[in-house]
Amino acid sequence: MDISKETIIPSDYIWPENEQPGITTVHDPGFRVPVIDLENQDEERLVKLIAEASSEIGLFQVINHGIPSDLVEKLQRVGKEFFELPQHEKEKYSKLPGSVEGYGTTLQKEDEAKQGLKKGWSSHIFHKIWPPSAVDLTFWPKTPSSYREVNEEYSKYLKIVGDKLFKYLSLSLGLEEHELKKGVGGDDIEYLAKINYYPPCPRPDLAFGVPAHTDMSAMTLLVPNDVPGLQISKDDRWYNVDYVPNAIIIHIGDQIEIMSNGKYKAVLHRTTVSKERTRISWPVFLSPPSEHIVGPFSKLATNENPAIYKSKKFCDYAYCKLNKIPQ
Ligand SMILES: O=C(O)CCC(=O)C(=O)O
Ligand SMILES: [Fe+2]
Repeated sequence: MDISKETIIPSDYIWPENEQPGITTVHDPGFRVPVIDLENQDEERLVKLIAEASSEIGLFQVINHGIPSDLVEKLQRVGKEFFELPQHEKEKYSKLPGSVEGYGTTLQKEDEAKQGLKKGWSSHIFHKIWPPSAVDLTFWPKTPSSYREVNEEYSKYLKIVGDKLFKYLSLSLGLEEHELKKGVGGDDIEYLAKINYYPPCPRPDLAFGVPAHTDMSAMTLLVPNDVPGLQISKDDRWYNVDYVPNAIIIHIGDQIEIMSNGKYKAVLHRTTVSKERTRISWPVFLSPPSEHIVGPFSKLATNENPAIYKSKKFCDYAYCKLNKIPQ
């Protein structure tokens, strides 16, 4: 049974008052996350703006990133069409136990809540899109039929944006331009695509799409549809992130926080849902390959500023994070 068709919200989706978005969101019209033009300014200024955004907030939007807007529209169309398929069609791609890739939802009755844990109001699918050796097409929707072609095309463009951002972030940390990408895994960096599908919710003041978290990636590149819902935490307050047409939202994730030895902060974020409209987002998580060891750069962990994070394999980091074991 599909909970999202109900008019009353079940208690598993109602968060405690001290977390509810209706109570904890700050409505500050003056708050804006930085919007950075990747094309029309000199590199020195670009690097400075990225350094500020990454150290102060851990999130920024980029425009003039080089991905054609009609390609982004196609990506959005094929993703939306997949989620509008009947439930049993989507379940053909269901995650297998222990796997990251595949379809999942919290919006079916059969999905019982874990003891005392609240649920998000969303469905999702994950599949890797890069490098080609990591791609397993069994998790890519076959309907609509253009899904694969559009996602392959998008991956090529996104890879170029990813490389550019690694270069500017590297320079902004005072490293050589290739160092950050190399530290995350070079050409083996994995691009894991996700689609979040948040149907209308009868009580958006009480529920979350995705509850508060930081991404365990190095960074995340996300396109949303035009329904706002992303919120970030800054100085213990929650703010809405504006929808900026044609922008890509960049999140600094845990691995860059670690490599920068805390100079850059993984952004704490969450999503709200809408009473009338379906929100959809397309994040891609750029992460080290699982056996790759990540730790603070030696240049950024000095005698005056010692390393505050351990070095460990990405798979061990992920295991601890998912099982809530201290790092
Ligand atoms: O939907 C969004 O804007 C953010 C989703 C998100 O944070 C995630 O999937 O990790
Ligand atoms: Fe996230």
